[in-house]
Parts: sequence; C-alpha cells; structure tokens
Amino acid sequence: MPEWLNALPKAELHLHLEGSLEPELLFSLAERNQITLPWADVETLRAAYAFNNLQEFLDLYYAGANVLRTEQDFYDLTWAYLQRCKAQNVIHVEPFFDPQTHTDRGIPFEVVLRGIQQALLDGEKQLGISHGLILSFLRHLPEEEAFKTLEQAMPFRDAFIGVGLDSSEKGFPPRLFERVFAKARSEGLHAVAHAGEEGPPEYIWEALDLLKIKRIDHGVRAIEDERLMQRIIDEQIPLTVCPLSNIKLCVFEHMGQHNILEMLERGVKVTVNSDDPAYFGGYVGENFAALHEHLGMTEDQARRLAQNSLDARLV
Ligand SMILES: Nc1ncnc2[nH]cnc12
Ligand SMILES: [Zn+2]
Repeated sequence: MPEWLNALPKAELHLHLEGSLEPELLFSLAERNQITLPWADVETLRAAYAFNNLQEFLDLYYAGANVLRTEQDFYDLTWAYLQRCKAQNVIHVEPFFDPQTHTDRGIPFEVVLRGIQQALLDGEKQLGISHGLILSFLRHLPEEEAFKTLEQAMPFRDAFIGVGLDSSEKGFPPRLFERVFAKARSEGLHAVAHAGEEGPPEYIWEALDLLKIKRIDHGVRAIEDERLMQRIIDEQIPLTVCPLSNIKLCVFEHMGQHNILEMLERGVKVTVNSDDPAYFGGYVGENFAALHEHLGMTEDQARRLAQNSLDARLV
C-alpha cells in the first residue's frame, strides 16, 4: 500500500467485530476453550473463504463466532482489531457487535459487552483511538428478539452509542424493525442499518423513512433509483461502503465495476470500510489500496473519502 494512503487519518464506520476474527486467533481461541473445529487447520479454513452471496458468508461467520466464549476472548478479538487500526492510521472506530450471535449460544450479554468495552477503553488510552460502539440486531430473527436484546442492553446504556441492523438482507426488510428502532431512538440511541447491499433501493427508503437512520451501511444499490440518489445527495446521508466485501460477496463482479468513485463524484457522502476484514481480504487500508489499484482512485479522491469518514462519525 502506498505510504501516503496509509498515513491518511481515517475513521472506520462499518466493521463487525466478529468479522475481524482472523483464522489464527480463531484456532488459538478454540484451543484455549477446548473446542473441536470442523476445519483441520488455518489453511483449510482460509480456503473455505469463497462465497457466492451474503448468506454463504454468514453461515461461516456465525460458525466461526462459536469460539468466542469468555470476556477475555472478546477482549482479545477487539484488541487485535485495534492494533490493525493503529498500523493503518485509523484514528476513530464505530464497530458493530451482534449480541444475539452470542446470547443465543448461552453467552451472557455482559460477558460479550465487558470484553469489548475494556479493549475499546484500553485502545483509547494506549493507542489514541476513539470509539463509539454500535449494537446490531440480527434481521433474520423476529423483532421480538431484538426487543429482548435491547432490554438486556439497557443496563449498559452508556457503553454504546447506537443500534444497527445486519445479517441476511433479502426477505427481511427494514419495516419489520420499525418499533424496536423507535424504542432505541427514544432512549437517545443513534440508528444505522444495512440496506441496499443485496436488497433493493426500497429497503434504503424504508431504513430512512421508517427506521430514521443517520447513516446507510453499504447502500451501493441506491444508484438504481435516481430519486433516492437525489435525496442522499441533498441530505448528505453518509454511506459506509465496503469495496472488498462487495467483491467477495459478488455484489459486483470485479473491483473495476464498483460504483464508489462514481457516487463520490456525484456528491454522495461515501466512506471506505472493511466490513469483515478477516474474511474479505483486508482492513481499511487494503480497501483504499484496491480502489487505487483497480479504479484509479487519485490522491485527491482518497483524501475526500477519508475526510468523509471523519465527517460521518456519530460521536
Ligand atoms: N456484510 C454484511 N451484511 C450483513 N450482515 C453482516 N454481518 C456481518 N457482515 C455483514
Ligand atoms: Zn456489514
């Protein structure tokens, strides 16, 4: 990666902590927790990182998360991510965590949250990286389960800044979560949601109008709807775009076809993010480098993208 790219101060606004679980750490946590894995070794697991769509990835992502059991595990996961950030000059992070992925396996909410929170606090003190944690609901589960998760989280209200919506998109429109998002907003939490990754532009409209989100996660399919494009440009609604993720999950066939720079030049507030870096081939820096290599991103464009990420912070 060119040094000037690495040196640009950036924020990462779309990162699933569970998706930063590198195979090496996954194997060492399995050993520490005496869990037998279905993969023989790190290489076999890495070889399984070939996906045709979002669901194929999610199946492996949830299987991988099974090694996370103790507060120390969640601490180690988050700390490893923050060290990558430090190396790439990411100065602010707003990561997601998926409590239901863990509470549904019997891991107490508090164990998950405390491990993540302690690492984020240490990251602030020792690495100078500021943060705002986002609790994400799994949309393939009923809204009632999201309500229960929010209830479990409220005793720890000060530990996070907002709620998100992730997991399988097609067939799970944002409108299914209108009430739980209203409740979260009434508690003073910010709202964001994945929309327009695999799902249609209608899902982005719903996320804006019904969930009243501040930022769209992915949103690359907005380009199919001119009226929606005008709205996100006029209102400067940020999009947290994840280029390497979009290629790995076949949202675009090649990086050369990605629309992020076209959106940038049209005045959309797009940002560059890694989504699930352990699975998709790199962190924020590698995502910027891919745009430079395959789309001819200029230094000026890189600076505007990095500035957008700082401007689009929720905190
Ligand atoms: N790219 C993605 N889309 C939806 N849910 C996710 N959970 C983790 N990564 C995701
Ligand atoms: Zn995501």
